[in-house]
Order: sequence, then structure tokens, then C-alpha cells
Amino acid sequence: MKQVSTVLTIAGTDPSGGAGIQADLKTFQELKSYGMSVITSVVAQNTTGVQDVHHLPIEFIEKQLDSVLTDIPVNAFKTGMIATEDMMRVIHQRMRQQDIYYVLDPVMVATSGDVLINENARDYLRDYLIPLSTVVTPNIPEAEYLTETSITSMEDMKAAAKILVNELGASAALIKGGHLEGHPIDWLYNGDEFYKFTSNRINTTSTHGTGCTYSAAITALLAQENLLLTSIEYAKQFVTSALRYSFSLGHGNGPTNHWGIREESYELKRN
Ligand SMILES: Nc1ncnc2c1ncn2[C@@H]1O[C@H](COP(=O)(O)OP(=O)(O)O)[C@@H](O)[C@H]1O
Ligand SMILES: Cc1ncc(COP(=O)(O)O)c(N)n1
Repeated sequence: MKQVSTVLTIAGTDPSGGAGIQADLKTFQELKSYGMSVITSVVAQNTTGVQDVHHLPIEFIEKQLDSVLTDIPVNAFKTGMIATEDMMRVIHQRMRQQDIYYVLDPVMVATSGDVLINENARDYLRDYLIPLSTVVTPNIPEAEYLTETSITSMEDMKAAAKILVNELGASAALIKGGHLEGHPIDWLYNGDEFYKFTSNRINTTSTHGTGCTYSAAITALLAQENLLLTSIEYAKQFVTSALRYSFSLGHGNGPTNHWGIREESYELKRN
């Protein structure tokens, strides 16, 4: 029987397929990891925004976690949208017993501007989930909230990454620069050194699910025992290709293309 790396996402849903659980599973599949999912909230959303949110009962989140954890060993997991402190508490309680890679995407606001988690949950995430994480992957507004700093430059990004590791207890912090002007630059701090991940800016409005796709790719690659730096480097290429070949779908910000990296290699072969 073939061995496979297993990855779990704990997050909210997107019926339009671009973000959340759906983006995560597509990314896991593309990167040849076996994807599993525990749903926290069912979100009625699409490329234009969030229409409604239905939170699952805590006991049911607990049951889904137990269904996975009592049956299948998990090599790495990520968390995305976790809307309430109660949800975070049960996830923290179950997952801290697992000594595995944890990618924490501190999802707070959708690309459309809709708020996805409540105020208390933000504080619980900072105090309890960050110290459990292998790497935390905030965008600029999320990093500003978590570190209580204002970020307008590379130096500000690096200072915030330092706070996330040295003061808030993450093993590593990757601050994503997509929201700043110019070419998007992400900074990783691992407690010792800073590492820079860059790409050209892709001129597209189809950015729905970019952060989900990036953190899911890092998780899938960590599960395959790649080093953190290698995982981020390849995940960055993956997300850049997903944006380069993104789809013009829907009436708002379209979704990224999870097989973009394959389009890229077809193109290389053709030329
Ligand atoms: N227009 C773009 N072109 C290329 N890369 C981008 C673009 N926008 C964001 N990125 C990259 O996509 C990833 C997600 O970043 P970001 O948009 O900052 O996060 P989020 O989707 O969580 O708001 C990062 O690696 C960022 O540098
Ligand atoms: C369920 C869910 N989780 C996360 C996001 C954020 O998406 P993005 O990656 O565009 O910031 C979203 N819109 N919906």
C-alpha cells in the first residue's frame, strides 16, 4: 500500500470554491497530500462578499475533530477562519496533544472586507493558538492587529515578525506583503534570521482565497517533511502561479487557479 502525507484544515467554507476549506482541499490535492477537513462555520459567500454565516455547534466541531484524530494520523494541519473563542478553545484543547506541524492563518477579514471572526476570538488566537504554531501567516492588517503596531514599510514588517516570535511565542512568523505597494514581498522570521520571499506583482483582481491557498500549500509541503524555508519558497511559487493564471469568474474578486503551476510548466514546455 502506498504511503501518503496527510493534512487537515480546520476552517470555514466557501461554496463559490475560491477560499476557505474548498481552496485548502484543492491545494492539498494539487500538491499530492491527502486532504481532510473540519468545518467550523458554513459561510454563504462568493466573489462579491459574504452573504451570511452559520456557526456549527461546538460539540459538532469537537466530534469532527475526534472523527479524524481517532482514525487517521495527521502529519500537518492548518487553521483558517475560526470565528469564536469557544471554537478556538476546543480546537486548542484537541490539537495541542498532537505534536505536528501547525500553520496558523489568522483569518480575520475576507478580501471583500467582511469581518470573519469576533473580537474575543482575536485575543484568544493571539494568546493560545500563536504559541502552538510552527508558523503564523498574517497579512499586513492581521499583523498590525496582533502586534498593535502600524506597518507601512519593510522595517515595520520585520519588527512585527519579531514581536510575533519573541513576544507572542510563534516558532516562526511569515508576514505577507500583498497589501503594501510595489512587488509583494513576504518576510519570515524564525527566531534567528530573516528571510525574504519575493515575486512580481500580478496585475489581477482575482485574489479571492490567496491567503488560504498560500497557507494550505505551506501545510501540504511541511507534511511531506520539507524544511520550513523550502516549503515557503515553493508555496510562494505556487500562489504566484495561482494568481498569474487566476480565473475571471463571478461579479467580484475572482478565485485563484489552483492548477496554475501546471499551466506554467505546460507553457515552458510549449516555448
Ligand atoms: N497581486 C499579487 N501578485 C503577486 N503576488 C501577490 C499579489 N497579491 C498578493 N500576493 C502574494 O500572495 C500571498 C498572499 O498575500 P496577501 O494578499 O498579503 O494575504 P491575504 O490573501 O491573506 O490578504 C503573499 O505571498 C503575497 O505576497
Ligand atoms: C471561510 C473563509 N476563510 C477565509 C477567507 C479569506 O480569504 P482570503 O484568502 O481571500 O483572505 C474567506 N473569504 N472565507
